[in-house]
Parts: sequence; C-alpha cells; structure tokens
Amino acid sequence: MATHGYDTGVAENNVNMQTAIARSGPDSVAIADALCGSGACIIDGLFADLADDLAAESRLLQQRGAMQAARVGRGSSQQENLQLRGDSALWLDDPACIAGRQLLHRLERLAEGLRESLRLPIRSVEAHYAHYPAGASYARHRDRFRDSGSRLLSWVGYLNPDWRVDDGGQLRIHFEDGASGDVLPTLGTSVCFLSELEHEVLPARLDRYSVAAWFRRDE
Ligand SMILES: O=C(O)CCC(=O)C(=O)O
Ligand SMILES: [Fe+2]
Repeated sequence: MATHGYDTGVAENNVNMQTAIARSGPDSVAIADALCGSGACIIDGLFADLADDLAAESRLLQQRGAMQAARVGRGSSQQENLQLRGDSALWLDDPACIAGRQLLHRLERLAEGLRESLRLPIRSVEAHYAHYPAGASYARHRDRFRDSGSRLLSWVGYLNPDWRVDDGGQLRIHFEDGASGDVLPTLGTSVCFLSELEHEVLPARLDRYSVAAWFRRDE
C-alpha cells in the first residue's frame, strides 16, 4: 500500500530499520524481562560506582603495554586480523586488574541471578578490558563460535567520558527481524545481548575503552 508521501511512523519493511534498544534496571529479573523481548537491553546503573576506576585502570594498563592484540576465532584458527577487529585486550582475572576484578565479582553475582531468572545454564563469566585505537572497528560477527555454543550472553560496559554521537564507535546490534539498534560507548552505559545476535563496532574518531564479558555454560 502506498503511503502518499507522509510518514505513518510504521515501516512497511523492517530491513535496515533502526530501533531503540530496551532499557532495564540492574536487577536480574528486570534484565531477564527485557532480554526476552528483542534479545538485547541497555542496563542502567549496574556499574556506575566502579566506572571511573575502571576507566582509569584500563587507560593505565593500555599505556603500560599490558593489552594484547585481540584474536579472531579459536585454537589453531586464531589469527590477528586487523581488518576484522582492531582492538587490544587484557583479561580481568589478571592480577594487575584491581577495579576489573571487582567488576568481575559483580558480574558473577549477576550471572547467578540470570541463571535463575532466564533459566539458562550459565556456569561462569569471562571478561576483558578492550581498547580500540581511533579508526579501529570490529566487523559484523556473533560471539557464539560456530563449533561451540559456550557463550550464552554478552555484556559490554563502556568507559569513555563525554562521548558524542559524531565521535562514532557505536555498538550496532542486528536483530533477527532485520532491524538494528546502536549503543553509544559512553562512560557508565552497559548493554547485554544474546551471544547469537550479530553485532559490530563502528570506527571511532577517538580511542575507545570498554569491558566486554561473556556468560558461559560448560563446553
Ligand atoms: O565493544 C563493543 O561494543 C563490542 C565488542 C564485541 O563485539 C566483542 O568483543 O565481541
Ligand atoms: Fe562481539
């Protein structure tokens, strides 16, 4: 049916439509409810009290050279591939990560709540700091590897004060219905989504810092 040049507010075809991602408070029941809709939600207030310390620690560790170029794939198929992903990372169980390990404990408590409220067999959490230099990106991908379903949920917390839309660096999540949603990597924002959803990191004008975590089941 023709729309005669006015905007009905309803897209006839969802392909490439941008959609707002659901928001949730930090408790696991609210997060589970929000995830049951589209499979992704922005979580308010989960790590506001730790955000400044995490932002400072990630920059310090990056300046000290503690982060390693991230890899694509697993085992023998792992390789550095700057075109696919340009970030460097440090796992939070490293003794150098003081604020990082506090966040890891908080995410482990959240995992217990989500195991109950989502009835998912979450067994463990792994998390790393990530640094994307200006211009770096991460091409469209899924966090659940083809040969293993061990990553159930992905979570990313952002560590960039005063970030603006024209600085770029959005996380773009692609939903099953063809719509997509963007998240700006602003300090204190965090997002959780099903690891099977495709997503990408758009290039940024500035250095971009984050913590990425995965809620896993046993392999
Ligand atoms: O930093 C982000 O927004 C997402 C990072 C990501 O997709 C990943 O590390 O797998
Ligand atoms: Fe990812």
